[in-house]
Amino acid sequence: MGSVQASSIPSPLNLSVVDSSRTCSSTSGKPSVCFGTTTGSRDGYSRVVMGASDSFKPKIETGSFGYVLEDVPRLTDYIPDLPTYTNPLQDNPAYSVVKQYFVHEDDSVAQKIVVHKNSPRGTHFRRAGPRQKVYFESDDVHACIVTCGGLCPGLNTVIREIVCGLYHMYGVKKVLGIAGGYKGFYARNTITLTPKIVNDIHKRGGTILGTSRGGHDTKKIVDSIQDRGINQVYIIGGDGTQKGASVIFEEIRRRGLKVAVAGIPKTIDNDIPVIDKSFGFDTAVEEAQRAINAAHVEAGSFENGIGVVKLMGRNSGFIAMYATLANRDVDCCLIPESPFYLEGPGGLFEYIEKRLRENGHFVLVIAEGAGQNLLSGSIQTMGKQDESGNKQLQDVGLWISQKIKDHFSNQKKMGITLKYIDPTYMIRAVPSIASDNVYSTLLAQSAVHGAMAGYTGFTVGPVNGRHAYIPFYRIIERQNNVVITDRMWARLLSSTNQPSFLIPIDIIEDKREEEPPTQISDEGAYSDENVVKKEVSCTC
Ligand SMILES: Nc1ncnc2c1ncn2[C@@H]1O[C@H](COP(=O)(O)OP(=O)(O)OP(=O)(O)O)[C@@H](O)[C@H]1O
Ligand SMILES: O=P(O)(O)OC[C@H]1O[C@](O)(CO)[C@@H](O)[C@@H]1O
Ligand SMILES: [Mg+2]
Repeated sequence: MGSVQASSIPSPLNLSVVDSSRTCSSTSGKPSVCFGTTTGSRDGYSRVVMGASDSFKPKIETGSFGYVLEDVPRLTDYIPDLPTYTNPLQDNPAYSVVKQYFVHEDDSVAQKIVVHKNSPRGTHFRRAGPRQKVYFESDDVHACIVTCGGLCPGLNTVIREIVCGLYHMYGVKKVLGIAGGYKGFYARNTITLTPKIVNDIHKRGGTILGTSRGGHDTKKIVDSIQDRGINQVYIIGGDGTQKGASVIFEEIRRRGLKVAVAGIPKTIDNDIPVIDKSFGFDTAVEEAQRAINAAHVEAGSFENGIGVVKLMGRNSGFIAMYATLANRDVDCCLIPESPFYLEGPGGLFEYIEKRLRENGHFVLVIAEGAGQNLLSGSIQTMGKQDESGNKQLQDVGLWISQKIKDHFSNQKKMGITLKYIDPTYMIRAVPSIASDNVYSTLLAQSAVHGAMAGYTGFTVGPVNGRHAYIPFYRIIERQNNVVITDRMWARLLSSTNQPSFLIPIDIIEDKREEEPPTQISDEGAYSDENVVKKEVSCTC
């Protein structure tokens, strides 16, 4: 062994369990939480029999100075006596030279890094990365990968790096691609994935596996996982997909299967909470520049020229906000989180007219989910949902373009030339840029390390720049939105000089709603009876 054994690393944390569930001793010698009893197996799965009342409980450890660890499940939580194996990475020449390559069992990542002198240490997540001991032998791993929801630049990179990570780091040879999203588990053929097959897929947009919305049938999916003998499931998708992954994990745990479920967050909208940013986001912002530049050129070439660009962002306006901030030629950016109005003092029309008189042209960036309340009832998609149950939006770009034209021709008798550019699908169908490729690679590798180490029921992602394993319930409990009372939105307002469209009373109300939860209210989010608590005292 080239590196220190996990058991010989001195632990700064002295764990004691004060837990309402049974305590089992795990292979690491540390206490762990378990929920059932082991039975023999005929199909190669170790399994435990779960009682109907065995509902999932968040694993929360507390320690000194307000330290809270929101831990992720581990297979040993419900299959106590699983054997461990030495991580094959320690003999891998690429990694064995790296000192401290293995992550310490007690490493965790702080959710909040801006603190005051007397702040509690607050919420932490388990640090991602390779562990010295793994819970799978390379030859026994049978992994599968599925992509669900809308497209996003970098999907193929994540697929590629999961396959290559499993092959090259862990010697795993059996990796299946599930075709066409969740329904592919039970309705479509699978695709054998090897490093050769995925070699250059990161140069292409889309997903080589195909994707879909709807069709999540938990029982059929888990039956298929069980029937195929799959024991690692990598699920790449947005908020809906992670909800689906969470119920798949629950069902797997209920059946007591030795199957690790790892979520990789994918969303062009950046609407997944806790993580710093989703992969593909930077690519989308970059691609959006081309549309905004075109709108600016068009607008600038005509007297009273107006360029309107619609960008993606169903409920979260991050793409529009960052694309605007990056570009600097935008006069106004409208996002779902910031209400606006058209007519009267302080309204959009008044502002457009002012800018046209000053500059002779105007560029508007609008997120697809902005102003939906203003155009409700006017177009046929009213009340419609897609197959996943997402509300179908009306085309705000077309609507606002028409409104602007009507206003200036009917009421102002002012000649304008308006060009509407809709690059929505173009910004997510492109291959990912270099930085997103690197990011996607890290996500994929972190997911592989986590599954091999026996963690399950987690989504991987960077928290303040460090990759962490985040329990599903934290990822799916809310959406990430632009906070319009935060500095970033203020930066945008000062860059465009657009009106805020807010009256003071809105600002006060917004502040109350949008304030990020304090550590205390984070802790208070779960009732005591649902929480598995461990007390951790610092011996250092
Ligand atoms: N609450 C849920 N429970 C189980 N499955 C779900 C749930 N919500 C969505 N899904 C499933 O997850 C998959 C993807 O969901 P959805 O279409 O909402 O996309 P997404 O993952 O949110 O990605 P994006 O919105 O970024 O395109 C679908 O197959 C859908 O059936
Ligand atoms: O591919 P579809 O179903 O048209 O979905 C479009 C939606 O997908 C997203 O790209 C991701 O949720 C949204 O920005 C957009 O509203
Ligand atoms: Mg979604």
